[in-house]
Amino acid sequence: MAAVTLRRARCWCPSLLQVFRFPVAQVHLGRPTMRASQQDFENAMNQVKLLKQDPGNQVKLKLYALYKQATDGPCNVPKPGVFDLVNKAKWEAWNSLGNLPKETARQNYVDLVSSLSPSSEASSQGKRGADEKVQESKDIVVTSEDGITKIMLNRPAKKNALTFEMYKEIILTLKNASTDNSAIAVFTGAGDYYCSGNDLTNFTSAAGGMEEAANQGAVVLREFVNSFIDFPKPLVAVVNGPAVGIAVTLLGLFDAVYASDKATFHTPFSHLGQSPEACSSYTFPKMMGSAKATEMLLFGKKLTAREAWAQGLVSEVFPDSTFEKEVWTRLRAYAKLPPNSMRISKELIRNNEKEKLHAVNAEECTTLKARWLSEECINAIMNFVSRKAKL
Ligand SMILES: CCCCC/C=C/CC(=O)SCCNC(=O)CCNC(=O)[C@H](O)C(C)(C)COP(=O)(O)OP(=O)(O)OC[C@H]1O[C@@H](n2cnc3c(N)ncnc32)[C@H](O)[C@@H]1OP(=O)(O)O
Repeated sequence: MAAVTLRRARCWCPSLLQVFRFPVAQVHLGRPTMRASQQDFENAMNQVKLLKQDPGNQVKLKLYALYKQATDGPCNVPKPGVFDLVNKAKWEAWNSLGNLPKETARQNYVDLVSSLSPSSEASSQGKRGADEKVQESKDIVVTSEDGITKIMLNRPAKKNALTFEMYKEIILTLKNASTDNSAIAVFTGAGDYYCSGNDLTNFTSAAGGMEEAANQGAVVLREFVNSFIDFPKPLVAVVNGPAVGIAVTLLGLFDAVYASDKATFHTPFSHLGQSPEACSSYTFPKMMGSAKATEMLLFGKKLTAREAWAQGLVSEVFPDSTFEKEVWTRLRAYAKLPPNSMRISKELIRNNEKEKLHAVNAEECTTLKARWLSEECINAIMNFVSRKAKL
């Protein structure tokens, strides 16, 4: 009979599913069988603890499932409740292995760990090192040149999804940019995406549970959107690739939006059990009429750059091949215009509806807080985390 002593291993990543603290060590399963011996299995468990790089949540889930299958056999414990996000994801991963024999699970565990072993780590670190020379490590890179404060979302491996920290950094960045020497501020994205919206793991990785995360999320979101409503200088988006969720809705608060013809605009709120934010429940119907806004905000219709231009969401579309050159040349020229004049003109335009925008923002945040705690939303996020669904 197997004598199993479990203890918790520290995991690599403080973000999503810190949760996945793997049960490791002292497993005595009796005689080794088949290809991977008990010793191989134990070595693999120790190797997991030595990994320096977070292998990612999908791999962690897989490791957890294989470990359980190898030690306990097929999953026959009750499915955790819908609010127990982490244990539910773990249960689903384990349960998905069905009747996979223990020995095969053990072999698969050993194989998987060996693919993450220091030698493969070293080679991938080599690649990362080369990237780091070109890219800075921060998720938001702010530069100031030619009268332009450029705010680049710099998390290309995650399609520039916005973490809680990034929201907070952007609030501070806009505060600084509102009083710096630049004439205009410009947002853009690093890599192939402009931004894939809210990082869907923001809520699953929160230490204080969903309710606490929803409360905090609503406070941060409200302040974040306020900082766009109140930004005093011309605010421009250089949309270099696909934009999703809040990266799209915020555009209604920008003064100009330039898009590559490779960009797309997608607000899958209903798919995610959520509701619109960033004042889009007001700006989108006003901009494009309620029928078109409904297609985007309720039905999640994805627009091409040209369609977004036709709806008034985008100022101009450029061929991707000349996008960067054309747009930045133009922005450098705009940044030479008299800054006070641009500020005052923006103030005149914005003041007509500032109060309304603040009220809409407050209401959207209250609504979203409740949505984040709904079963529809929790299921959608867990589906993404466990990769059953992709938009
Ligand atoms: C303060 C709180 C405020 C909250 C405000 C609320 C806002 C609402 C929204 O923004 S709703 C929109 C949320 N976004 C999404 O639903 C997008 C989810 N992502 C996807 O569907 C896909 O990743 C994709 C279509 C953007 C890209 O697909 P593709 O196949 O090209 O690439 P991958 O899926 O392999 O992505 C590469 C890695 O990036 C991770 N990732 C991408 N987007 C997100 C995201 N929004 N949240 C978390 N992680 C994201 C993805 O998981 C991959 O990571 P991995 O390599 O570790 O697996």
